[in-house]
Amino acid sequence: MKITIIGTGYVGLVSGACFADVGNTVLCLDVDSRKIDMLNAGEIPIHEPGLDKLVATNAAAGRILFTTDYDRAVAHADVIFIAVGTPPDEDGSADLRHILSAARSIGQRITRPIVVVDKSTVPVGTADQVRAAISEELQKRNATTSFTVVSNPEFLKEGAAIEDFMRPDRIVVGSDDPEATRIMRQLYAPFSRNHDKLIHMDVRSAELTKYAANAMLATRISFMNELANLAEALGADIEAVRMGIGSDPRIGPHFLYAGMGYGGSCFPKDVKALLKTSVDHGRTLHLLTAIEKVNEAQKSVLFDKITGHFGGVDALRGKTLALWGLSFKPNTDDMREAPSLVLIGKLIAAGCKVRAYDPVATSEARRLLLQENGEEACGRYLTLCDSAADAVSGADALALVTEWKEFRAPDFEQLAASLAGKAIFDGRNLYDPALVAAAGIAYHGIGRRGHNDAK
Ligand SMILES: NC(=O)c1ccc[n+]([C@@H]2O[C@H](COP(=O)([O-])OP(=O)(O)OC[C@H]3O[C@@H](n4cnc5c(N)ncnc54)[C@H](O)[C@@H]3O)[C@@H](O)[C@H]2O)c1
Ligand SMILES: O=c1ccn([C@@H]2O[C@H](COP(=O)(O)OP(=O)(O)O[C@H]3O[C@H](CO)[C@@H](O)[C@H](O)[C@H]3O)[C@@H](O)[C@H]2O)c(=O)[nH]1
Repeated sequence: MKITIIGTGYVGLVSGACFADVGNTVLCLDVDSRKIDMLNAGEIPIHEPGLDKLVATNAAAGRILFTTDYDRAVAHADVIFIAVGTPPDEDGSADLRHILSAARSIGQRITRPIVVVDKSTVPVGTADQVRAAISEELQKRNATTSFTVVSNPEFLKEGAAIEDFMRPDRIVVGSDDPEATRIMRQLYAPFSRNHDKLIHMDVRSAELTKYAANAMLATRISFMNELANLAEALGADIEAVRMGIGSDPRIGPHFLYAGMGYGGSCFPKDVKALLKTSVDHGRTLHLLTAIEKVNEAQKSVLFDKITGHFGGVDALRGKTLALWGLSFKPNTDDMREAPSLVLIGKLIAAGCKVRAYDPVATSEARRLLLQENGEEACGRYLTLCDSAADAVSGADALALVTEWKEFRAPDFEQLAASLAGKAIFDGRNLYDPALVAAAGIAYHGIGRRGHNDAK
């Protein structure tokens, strides 16, 4: 099939590459010419494991192409996916500017029947707005071309995006048109071979399903974070509790990790957007208010532990903290809503020097940290290091912020020798407190028992 994907970000590029890999001819369009130039030069603008190879193979076979030219992109396809960003507006609602602009661009150009598929995460009712925007453009040029708007929300996770797309748990298709549904089934058949993964429903339910999934996952995380803080006060260990409850199949072991609060480009904005929708419809989802509040507070928990250890915020002045991990989660360079930004901002404001290392997110982190904290403060307090070992050298303590694989099993004896101050603040509960303590390092986890065990 001939497919056009509008928006070549994390979702658009991964979807495009995966659709191409099963034999479709995919044209990816973006308004960001820098991205398209990079892709045409064989470079991948984002870090996503396996994506470089997948794009290169399919580009070499002529199955994936890149353009900024809307005329070419709309003429190319029978099916057009919209995968542009839907960032939060000031009031928390999803900003539909990019979606509606893409819809108008389609409406200005279609000359034959097509299916327009909304893959971006959008509030219920957006498909109606997309339909109206396209119709308006058609009317302006007295055209009567038929088209259908389908909702097909995406559930991939960054860092595992290709695997998630190639072997999805489910494929949600919201469509009120049998022919469009048939085309969607055909398109997704290669990803749904052994079991039918496609769940067909009406458009509004599909739009809501995406927010419901992210809100449910965010709920689990905030629940565990709040419970972790209670466990700590009670002398219990949240890791033991996690295993104890996760083995109940009704609860399940996934997405139960306490940490520094959820970040990323999806949960924070989608929880906000669903909350706003509920308020607008007079059905406030009170749970979501609490989930968001807990998450905001959780982003400061590690900073509070650090100040507690050193004897107050003032005691941080002149200290040096090593920080491992900057991206909001491992295996991505995405820094959107990364908890590291909050922690570093607070440390810098307290006059604490930060030596940070991340395997891939350093340059995006530098850009955002400069933007948020200013050149002067960053110049004085922030060093972005080339290795994990470099970051800890001579530091007064180490904070583990993102659980990249390379941080999983450090040599704690060596770490103790490198660190001037013997303390680890484990924002992901990655380490065994007993192992850390055995090396003479004080351990501070999230809701862990056995912290502060060092001599
Ligand atoms: N990132 C994820 O893991 C993920 C997963 C599932 C769903 N989603 C949803 O998918 C959507 C896209 O997310 P993303 O992370 O890929 O975003 P992104 O910011 O990485 O990419 C969006 C791209 O759209 C382009 N764009 C904006 N306006 C455009 C226009 N009018 N025409 C053409 N291109 C345009 C931007 O230049 C950008 O390259 C969002 O709604 C998001 O909530 C994201
Ligand atoms: O037990 C857990 C699991 C995750 N997190 C945090 O939650 C955030 C989100 O993690 P994850 O869901 O793995 O990453 P995303 O790439 O943001 O993926 C989410 O958001 C996407 C965009 O909507 C959806 O498509 C995915 O299904 C959904 O998992 C990160 O900050 C994680 O550190 C925890 O704190 N504890």
